[in-house]
Amino acid sequence: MSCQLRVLGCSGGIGGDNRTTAFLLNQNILIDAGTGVGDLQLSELLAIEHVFLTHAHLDHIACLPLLLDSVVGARTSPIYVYATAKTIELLRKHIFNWLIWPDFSTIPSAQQPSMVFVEQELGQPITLGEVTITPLPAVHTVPAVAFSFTSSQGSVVFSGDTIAGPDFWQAVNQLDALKALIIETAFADKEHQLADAAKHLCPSTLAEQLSHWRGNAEILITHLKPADSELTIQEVLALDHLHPIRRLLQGEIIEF
Ligand SMILES: Nc1ncnc2c1ncn2[C@@H]1O[C@@H]2COP(=O)(O)O[C@H]2[C@H]1O
Repeated sequence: MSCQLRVLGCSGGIGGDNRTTAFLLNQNILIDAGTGVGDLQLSELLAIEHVFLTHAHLDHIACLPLLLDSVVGARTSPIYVYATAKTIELLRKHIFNWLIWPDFSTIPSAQQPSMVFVEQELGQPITLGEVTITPLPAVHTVPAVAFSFTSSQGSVVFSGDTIAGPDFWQAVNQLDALKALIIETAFADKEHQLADAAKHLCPSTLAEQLSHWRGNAEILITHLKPADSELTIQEVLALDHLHPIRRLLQGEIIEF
């Protein structure tokens, strides 16, 4: 059986039609919880049973607290939130702390919570129905992971926010039947310094990083910051690359 990854949001910011990072995997699994989640119908929100997070930055988790509050009365089982121990610690300390938002891991009671955190270690696969989700190494300003999603038909990799690096490519190069590489390029080359400081890619560093990749799947560019998104994608498309490459589109569905 094939799996479907629906792009709810793939922008590095907001404004107009831009939505920040979120993907719906097979109707019941959310990958990151950026503002794209807010476009789902209530019935679609109610179907979400699992949430996998790349990292704790706001553009990737903004809708998680709102999702929990919107479905709490209508669900009879918890939503499972998978992340590394460090990311869970950040969320507990800075979001679900009864100050910014209630602690839904104890609501309505600690015995029957609306949210259950599940620690997932780097490289540890978790299989849910047809799909296996594995966190891969990423390098960002806060603890972060990338993900591979694998079905019987093949895999898709999502870089999350990262400057990539040798560990990331080693993991990606080991995957068989890679169908698509979704990789960020947040900034244009004129913001190279900011990209380095914020541990994001820009077109020239993307080109360097891609030289470590041994695969030939389609490359889908995500997380463009809105102010220079057109310039950034033009710079990416002008790279002398060996792979098919294009911008990831909000609303598209990737089958694998
Ligand atoms: N010095 C900085 N370090 C990290 N992030 C920065 C910095 N200056 C601005 N930012 C922005 O803060 C944003 C936080 O989310 P992002 O990592 O998507 O992208 C980051 C940048 O756009």
